[in-house]
Amino acid sequence: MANYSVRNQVAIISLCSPPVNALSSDVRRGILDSLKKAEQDVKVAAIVICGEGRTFCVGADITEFKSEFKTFPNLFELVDILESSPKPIVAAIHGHAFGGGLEVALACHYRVALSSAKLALPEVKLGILPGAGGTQRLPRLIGIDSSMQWIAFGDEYSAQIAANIGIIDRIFPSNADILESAVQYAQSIIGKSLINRRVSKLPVKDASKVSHIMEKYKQIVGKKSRGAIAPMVCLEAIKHAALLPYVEGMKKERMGIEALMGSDQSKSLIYMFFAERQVRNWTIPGTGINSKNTKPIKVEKVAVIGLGTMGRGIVLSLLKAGIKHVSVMELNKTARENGLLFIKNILEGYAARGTISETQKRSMVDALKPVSNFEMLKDTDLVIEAVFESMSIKKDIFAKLGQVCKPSAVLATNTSALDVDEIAMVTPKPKQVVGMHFFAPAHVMKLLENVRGSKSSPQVIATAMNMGQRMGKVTVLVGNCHGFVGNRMFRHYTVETDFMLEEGAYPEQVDTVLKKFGFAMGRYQVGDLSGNDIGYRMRTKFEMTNKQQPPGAPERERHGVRYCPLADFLVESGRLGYKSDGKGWFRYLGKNRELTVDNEVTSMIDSYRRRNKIVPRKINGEEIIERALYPLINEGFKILEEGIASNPMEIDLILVHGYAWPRHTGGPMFYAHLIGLPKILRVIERHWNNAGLREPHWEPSKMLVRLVKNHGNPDIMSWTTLERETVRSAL
Ligand SMILES: CC/C=C\C=C\CC(=O)SCCNC(=O)CCNC(=O)[C@H](O)C(C)(C)COP(=O)(O)OP(=O)(O)OC[C@H]1O[C@@H](n2cnc3c(N)ncnc32)[C@H](O)[C@@H]1OP(=O)(O)O
Repeated sequence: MANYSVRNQVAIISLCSPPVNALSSDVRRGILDSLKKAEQDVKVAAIVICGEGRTFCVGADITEFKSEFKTFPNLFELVDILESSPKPIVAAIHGHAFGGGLEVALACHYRVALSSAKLALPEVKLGILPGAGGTQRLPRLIGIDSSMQWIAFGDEYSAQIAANIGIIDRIFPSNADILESAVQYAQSIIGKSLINRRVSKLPVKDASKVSHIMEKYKQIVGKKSRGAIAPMVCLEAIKHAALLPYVEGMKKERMGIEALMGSDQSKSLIYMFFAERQVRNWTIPGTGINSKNTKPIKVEKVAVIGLGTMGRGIVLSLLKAGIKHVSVMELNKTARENGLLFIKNILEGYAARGTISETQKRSMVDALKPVSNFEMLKDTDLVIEAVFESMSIKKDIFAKLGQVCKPSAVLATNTSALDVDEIAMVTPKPKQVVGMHFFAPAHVMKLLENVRGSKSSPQVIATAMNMGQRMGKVTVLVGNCHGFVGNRMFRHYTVETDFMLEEGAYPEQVDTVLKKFGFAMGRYQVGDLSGNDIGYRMRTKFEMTNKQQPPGAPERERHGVRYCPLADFLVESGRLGYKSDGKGWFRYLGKNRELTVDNEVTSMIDSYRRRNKIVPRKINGEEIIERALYPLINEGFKILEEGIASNPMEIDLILVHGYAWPRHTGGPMFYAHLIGLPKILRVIERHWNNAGLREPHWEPSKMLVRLVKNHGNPDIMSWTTLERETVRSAL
């Protein structure tokens, strides 16, 4: 709803829909009714629209999208009504003016804001476009170029930036009373002409350059938002603002939003939006323990052990989270010096770019406390071990931590695959131990996979979860198993793509199909970027690599399971990727590391096929997608079945934020939901029937089989509940 009052000739319409004043149908109706009152009241000479509570308005109510077009006034009707008001309207912005919230403000005749306010048209992130005149009004205010930047990427901007480019008319200090300031401002503009204040009537200044600007943004969007439809539709809509009168441009905008709303990409992105919020409410499956009934311990002093790539990033994340005491322990002098220098340089960079102030930078540097022995960690509340991925080294450290740390200290291991329980058992209090799997570089990557050991106490879990959230990370709680969720699933992706190389595909073909699907890079380029030796080391641990096999051992089998040694040959011939002189699956040439196909690799694949009498066949795009992605989905269902993740959203967040799965498909589980479970199961069963025990990743998940058998194609939100009911009724 919206509240209405009048103060000294100024009518105040305040949006009231906690927590973020989304423009639900009630709020839109409330604005319209209040506007009518203000227009009819002769004592009112100006109007202020503001938001109650912590924010102005975050835009349309996403939960009401399905009925958006059905109720009067919908958002695009409301903005035109506001703009045509004969009385001047001032938008008073604090907190956020996002999406429809900013579109309402653009329809007002003046916009004022607190300096702390943030503005954005982030609709593209939900797979739609600003459908309430945003694509037509913004270009008339700030030009085509800036509008394309704002709308096609959906990023947020400070009120000051918005003022610099002409969106905001007056900025007030962040501690000012926004309503009081806006009312005074409204009084100051009473009686002024509205002729130049109706944005839809203004010309587009850089309209003549539209084709050139459009080309520039098409290129950027094509690279940055690969596979996403909405950014291109946004660009088209903005182009129409340059070429058509406002009313015609609005018709084009309307066509754009009608095409996008309800599309699979938009559904996926909205699912992601809610998943990122839902994941804060963690739960331990089957125990009743959850974020609502468990409190974290108070964490003031944190220590990080190890200042390698991971440790450095973790320290930076802690500093950014505002931790005032971060002990860093690195016994190797060179690593310590390099690590501290790296951290300080990054902080300098943040300060130079204005991401943090000089004062913040100084206090972050002051928070760093190099320590030289374990004794010095005795008061620490949380220790994060981030040393080399070796069970024996980690156990050694945890045995020492168990002796010196206070009993309440939370002891976390940063590991991507090692058994958290085995590490915990070397300490006197395994319940204090938890896994915190960061992704490199940890100060940049949004994902944190927290691993609950079988002994981790609820409070310890709550503390790790809370710390992840303080760091601003998408923090997902998972169970303890080899590779946890992400690495466990992703392994199948590499295994199956390599099988396709054996059978007839080439790396460039696989990567092209995966990029078309939306991955920023294909599986082989990613291998080259991160280093093909990483997977090789892992395979060595399980005695799988080519070199470890006795003479005469079958080339295409390990421990009774199908195996493809092509990746081993690559590493054994020194082709580790970017780092080995630009040689990996591909060749990277010149300063820009231009990716090119390397005949040496093609020959290696061809001769391997000949040696093994494999007759290559044509593998099409559909097969590549199914074989690369469906085994991963199958594993996701096994993970749900085992309670390693408590719902599909958690799995999707991990793959999207940690493994660059394209966000606009919603992650592997949501993608499976869009395809339909019966089809997914059919494909998995077909491969399983052809391959049998030699390819265990194709063995259908029992949960997937039960869901399809008992429920056909159930909605993703019901999967875990239906599974629980089925399992319970079978007991
Ligand atoms: C005819 C025209 C048709 C359609 C036109 C559509 C145009 C639009 O306006 S689409 C919506 C555009 N707006 C957005 O995308 C903003 C989404 N929100 C955010 O990005 C963030 O919420 C934020 C504004 C940056 C604020 O962040 P924060 O302070 O961290 O709060 P949150 O935890 O994110 O949100 C609190 C609470 O509010 C719910 N919520 C937020 N935005 C919306 C929304 N637009 N609609 C419905 N609900 C929203 C969010 O889910 C949280 O709910 P919880 O239940 O507390 O988890």
